[in-house]
Amino acid sequence: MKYRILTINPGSTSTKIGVFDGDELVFEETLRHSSEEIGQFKKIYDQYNFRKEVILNVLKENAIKLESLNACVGRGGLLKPIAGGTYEVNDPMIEDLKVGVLGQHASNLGGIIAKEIAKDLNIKAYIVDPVVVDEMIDLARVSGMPEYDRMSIFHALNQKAVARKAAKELGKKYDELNFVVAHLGGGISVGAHELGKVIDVNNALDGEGPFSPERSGTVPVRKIMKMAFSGEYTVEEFNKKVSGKGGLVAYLNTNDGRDVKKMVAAGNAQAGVIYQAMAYQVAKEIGSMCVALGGKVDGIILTGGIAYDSEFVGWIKERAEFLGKVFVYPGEEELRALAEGGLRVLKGEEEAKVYA
Ligand SMILES: Nc1ncnc2c1ncn2[C@@H]1O[C@H](COP(=O)(O)OP(=O)(O)OP(=O)(O)O)[C@@H](O)[C@H]1O
Ligand SMILES: CCCC(=O)O
Repeated sequence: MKYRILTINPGSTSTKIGVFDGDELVFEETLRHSSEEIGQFKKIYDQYNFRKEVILNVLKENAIKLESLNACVGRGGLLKPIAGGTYEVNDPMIEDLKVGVLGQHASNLGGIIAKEIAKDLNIKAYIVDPVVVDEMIDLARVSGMPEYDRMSIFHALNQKAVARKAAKELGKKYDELNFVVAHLGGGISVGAHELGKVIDVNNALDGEGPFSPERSGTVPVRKIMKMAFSGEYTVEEFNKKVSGKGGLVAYLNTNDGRDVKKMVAAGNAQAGVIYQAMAYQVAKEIGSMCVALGGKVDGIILTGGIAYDSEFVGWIKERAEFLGKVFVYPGEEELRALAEGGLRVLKGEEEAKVYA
């Protein structure tokens, strides 16, 4: 039997959906959301109706019948830290995604929307390799302040999918090789993959690592403390400065790399500096993760939407190529990775894990 699976991937700047018949992608759509469109919502959960409706509309417009689905698989979410794998969406998970037990992230909506669509159809909903997959070594957890350990929050699903792809290109298995993977999306995470485990990674969501289209990345703490206590901002506003309205949005009022390129082409020198600085910070983070791997690096992988920009990729390569062979996989493999995770469970090759 060929199982039909709806995959849902809410990212910070887009909602991507795919329909798979078995492992064959039969429909795909990327719905882009501008920072104004997204910015009107206070919390991620407030976007639930908006994102669900755009998904249902696009399926209807393309004559994809909901009744033909066997499962819904969503990208999730800021749950409690868990091992990688496929999880059935259950009530405790929905609760944690709704309240944002670890915070607000677009992918929190993946599990919620998948469950909502699946519920009415009496089919199962799953999530695969959520952003909280945690395989960090103890050394990497130490933050410098005993009150808070560093956390593993990153584009786990895509990072692992593209690392598997590069391993295949090299004729080996993912868990036989070491990679540094830089996911260049609305958020940017750079992970050190050692023999199939992500032993260190910048927590892209909470202000670590390079700045990105929507994230501030690492910022000077003392100066920021002053700002936080100034009374000028609510907690929500301040959170948005770190994640949502940081990075390119803060500097240039857009979360779209292509807009930035247009600004530069129109003679905006400041836009050029900011965009190049983002590449510079990514290259530095790659260097840092190569060190985490002790210099034993089989490949450096650049992926995510911004990897479509060959100029941006070129700036990173100029600085980081000496560290290892660079693989460029623009966009992401997330929809396929979601479908494959769902399929493994539907076919009985793997048991769905239970989130408690
Ligand atoms: N050709 C291009 N040139 C420059 N930037 C691009 C290009 N194509 C896409 N982008 C940028 O890539 C970013 C989106 O990447 P992606 O689709 O991987 O992110 P997302 O899924 O919305 O969020 P995230 O990956 O953080 O979950 C946006 O900033 C978009 O403008
Ligand atoms: C995927 C978690 C990191 C981010 O969105 O920036």
